[in-house]
Amino acid sequence: MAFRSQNKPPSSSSHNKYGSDKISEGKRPRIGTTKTPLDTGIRVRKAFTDITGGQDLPPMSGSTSDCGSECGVIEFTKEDVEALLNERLKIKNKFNYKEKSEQMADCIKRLKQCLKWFQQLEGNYVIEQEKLKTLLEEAEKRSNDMECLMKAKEDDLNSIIMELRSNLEALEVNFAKEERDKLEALDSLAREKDCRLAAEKLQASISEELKRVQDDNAAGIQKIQTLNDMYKRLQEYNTSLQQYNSKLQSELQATNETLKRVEKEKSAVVENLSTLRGHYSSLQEHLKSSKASQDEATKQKEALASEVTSLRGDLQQVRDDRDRQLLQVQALSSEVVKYKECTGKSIAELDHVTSKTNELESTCLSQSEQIRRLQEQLAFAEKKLKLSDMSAMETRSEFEEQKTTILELQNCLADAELKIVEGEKLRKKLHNTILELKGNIRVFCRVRPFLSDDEVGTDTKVVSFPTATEALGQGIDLAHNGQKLSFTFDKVFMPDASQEDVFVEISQLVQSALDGYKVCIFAYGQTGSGKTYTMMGKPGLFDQKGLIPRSLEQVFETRQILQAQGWKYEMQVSMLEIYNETIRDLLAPNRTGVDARPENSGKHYYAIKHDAHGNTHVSDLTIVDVRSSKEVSYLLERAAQSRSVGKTQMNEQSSRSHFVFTLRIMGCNESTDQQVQGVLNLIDLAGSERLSKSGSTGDRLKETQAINKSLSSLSDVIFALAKKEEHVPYRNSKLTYLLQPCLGGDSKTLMFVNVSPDPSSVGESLCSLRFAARVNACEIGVPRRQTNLLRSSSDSRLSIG
Ligand SMILES: Nc1ncnc2c1ncn2[C@@H]1O[C@H](COP(=O)(O)OP(=O)(O)OP(=O)(O)O)[C@@H](O)[C@H]1O
Repeated sequence: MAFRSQNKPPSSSSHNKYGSDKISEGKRPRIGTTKTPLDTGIRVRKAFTDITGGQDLPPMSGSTSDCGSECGVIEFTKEDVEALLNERLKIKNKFNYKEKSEQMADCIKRLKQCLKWFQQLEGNYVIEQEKLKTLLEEAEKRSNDMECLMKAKEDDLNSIIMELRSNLEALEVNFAKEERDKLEALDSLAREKDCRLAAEKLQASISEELKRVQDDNAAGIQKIQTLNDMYKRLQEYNTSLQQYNSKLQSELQATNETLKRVEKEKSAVVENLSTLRGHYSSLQEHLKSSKASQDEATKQKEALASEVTSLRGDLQQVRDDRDRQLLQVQALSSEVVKYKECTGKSIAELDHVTSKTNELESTCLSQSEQIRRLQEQLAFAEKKLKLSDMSAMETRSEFEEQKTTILELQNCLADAELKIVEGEKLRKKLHNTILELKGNIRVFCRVRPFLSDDEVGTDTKVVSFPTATEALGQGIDLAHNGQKLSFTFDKVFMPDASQEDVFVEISQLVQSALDGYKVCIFAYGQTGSGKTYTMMGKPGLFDQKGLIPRSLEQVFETRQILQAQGWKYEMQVSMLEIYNETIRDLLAPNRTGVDARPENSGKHYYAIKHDAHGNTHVSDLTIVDVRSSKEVSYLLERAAQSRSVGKTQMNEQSSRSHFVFTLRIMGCNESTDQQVQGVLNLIDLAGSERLSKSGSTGDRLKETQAINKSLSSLSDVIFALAKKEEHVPYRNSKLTYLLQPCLGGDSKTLMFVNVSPDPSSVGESLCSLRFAARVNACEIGVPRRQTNLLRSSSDSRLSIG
């Protein structure tokens, strides 16, 4: 029993999770290498303990042998066995054989016991070995099974791994996508963060604004309360105003009706006039043909008369010849008589004389015959002359008749034209009234004719004029990129419009300056489109004078007429140019030529200031008192010499600056004690041009940039006014700041948009027309007449608007 427990193979096997026995490495029996306790030298104390009932026995004591036969198996340790084998007999007396044999018997007994134990142990080991062998076989079998199982499992696992790998790849793709999405999400998150920050800022500013608005609101509520009281009072006032307004409306309606009526009358008169014109032209043609036939008759008469005179001369000559020959005949006859009497003469001589006499007689006869023929001819010619005289008389009487008819017709025509002019005047007046009520800047468009430098011959006409009655004289069509763009303005002048035609349209406006209005006329357009031609005209050519000289002539003529009604006027002129954002005084005394520029002296600053009355002052600007248009013409010539002009690719003589002419009119009527203050601003703007087109470089480029900047400031101002923005950027350029009262104030403003018909300028023309259309839609307020008292002369001398 003790042995079994000693050698029992360690029950180290346990069931693993696959159901097979798993033997731990440390506990597995070492088959074939199993060492006995003797091999290992381990003292198997337990065996002795079991045998001795828990008490340690002394090593190899004699009691071992006693118990050997009784107890069966005694276990030995290696030391026991070694001690047993090395044991020496302890004999005190080597001849004591008894003791010796006893000791030897004892030793043998123990040796036997030991041997027996070994044998038993060996048997046990063999059994154990057998057992272990079967166990090993089982384990090997199990291991093979396990191996198969493992292989199947491995295959399974491989397929699972493959599947997992493909899953992994898909997952990796997904992952990359997710990664990208994540990055995008991070980006958008960052953006959102920025937005959020901006929104927070905005919110903060809005909150501030809100606070301010709330404060304003509180103040407003208070104001409302006070205004409510005022409102009640105003309502009463409003009712009265409404009544007045309805009266005005009905007046306006009546005026509109009158306008319509006048328009109708005008069209009737125009129709009448055209028929009269037709009649007149047919009569003119008739008259022309009559005149031609009369001229023919007169010529014939004259030819006949000259023929008669020459015939008479011939006749006279023939008569003289005849007389002379008769005298000769007479003399010869008397000579013949004398010869007959003188018998001493030879007969031959006599014959000669006779033959000569005969000859002369025959000549006389032929001449008589010629005279007779000539007399007949003369009679015939005289008859013819009489006849042509009679026909000339007839033609003259007919001509006289036609002359009276023409005179009558001309009177009729004059009447009709007078009616038209009056109708036109009325129409203009009404139109003016309507415009004043509308408060718009008026826009006239002028298209210049083709010039020799233009791209003529390219058959494509880019500018055309609609012929429909409603757009007649007011519409312009521009062909651009295959599209027809239509624009309508207050007036459109075609290329054949003369300077006089244009002036007629603005003369009313010029008149307004004398009536005490601020008037501003400016010309806008691309370079070379005819701005200077429109404003100044061509120097030295009477019929090509521009608006400025014509306006001045009208102002001074009207001043003369108004003198009879008690009006006395004082006029002052100033002229300046804005060149590269710098003001230049064109009438400065030291300016004799282009180079004598005051800014070179560095003394003048020409600061622009506006006073509370909307008058503009330019410090240091030369103001000249003028009494006649001739004086002004002289000043204009002086200014023209000082103006900055240059040559560009677009124009030989291009204005490189904005030219501002100002005529200040101060009038007072002694009989009525009325005083008026008007201003006439006539402005020739520098031409708008694209840098690429102008071909500018160096200083010219700088000029072009300055021009474009100020013109774009002008459009910014116009657009801000059109949109009724709170802030109008007048101060962005000298030009807009100078024109502030004209653009946004109470003046009558007219803009000319000059357009070139050249197909290569179509882009520029479109820009100009679009700008003009915006200007046309722009409300600047209602013009006011300045009838207040004149300020001190020194003050007014500085005012330009
Ligand atoms: N209506 C017209 N009839 C005849 N000739 C004209 C007319 N308009 C312009 N011209 C001619 O066209 C040319 C250019 O005109 P102008 O100098 O007036 O242009 P501009 O717009 O003032 O140019 P810039 O802005 O460069 O000064 C000139 O030779 C001028 O005589």
